[in-house]
Amino acid sequence: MKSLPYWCRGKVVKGFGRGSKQLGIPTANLPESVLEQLPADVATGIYFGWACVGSGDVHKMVMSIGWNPFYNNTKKSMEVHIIHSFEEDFYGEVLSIVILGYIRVERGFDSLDDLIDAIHNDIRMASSQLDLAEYKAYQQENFFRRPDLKRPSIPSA
Ligand SMILES: Cc1cc2nc3c(=O)[nH]c(=O)nc-3n(C[C@H](O)[C@H](O)[C@H](O)COP(=O)(O)O)c2cc1C
Ligand SMILES: Nc1ncnc2c1ncn2[C@@H]1O[C@H](COP(=O)(O)OP(=O)(O)O)[C@@H](O)[C@H]1O
Ligand SMILES: [Mg+2]
Repeated sequence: MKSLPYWCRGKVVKGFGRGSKQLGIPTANLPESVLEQLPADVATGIYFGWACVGSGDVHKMVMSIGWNPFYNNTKKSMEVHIIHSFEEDFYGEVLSIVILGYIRVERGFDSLDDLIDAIHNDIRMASSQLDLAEYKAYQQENFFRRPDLKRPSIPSA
């Protein structure tokens, strides 16, 4: 995918409320306007990268872009699970992310437990990839500290 790394921000919106309740894995959902701006070559599927809420710390993240085939959603969504424990919800806050790598296609599963296992696997994969120097460098990018920037000020190595 030529467009990766891909940088974007948006205010966290409400989804179906399934992430925390059914999966135990909350996902901060981004608005449709952000989804519509994704380059055409960013396929649906599961990705990893870095994320930051407001002007907070930059954390590892995994995300899903697509129709959640397990739930047969009719609307495409873009949802980020930040690999960090937050004390409170942050609906309405600006979420800034950089998408760095592709993990797998979205799938349907036979059971909720199988979906949860797959997501935990994604989290492990994302976490180890992001420790590699080539991906770790992005955590320090100016983009996360400068809300006025649309893209990083210095092209990343
Ligand atoms: C890393 C990751 C992987 C996911 N993989 C799938 C998948 O393979 N199939 C699927 O139907 N949904 C997948 N999802 C999406 C979940 O179904 C979705 O986050 C959940 O339904 C919560 O939706 P909500 O924010 O509307 O409550 C994934 C989510 C994440 C964060
Ligand atoms: N580690 C986290 N990653 C993503 N969202 C989190 C996290 N911890 C708390 N949240 C909060 O949980 C919300 C997402 O929960 P979820 O059950 O997926 O609801 P929704 O369907 O409204 O997206 C986020 O919008 C955010 O406010
Ligand atoms: Mg969600």
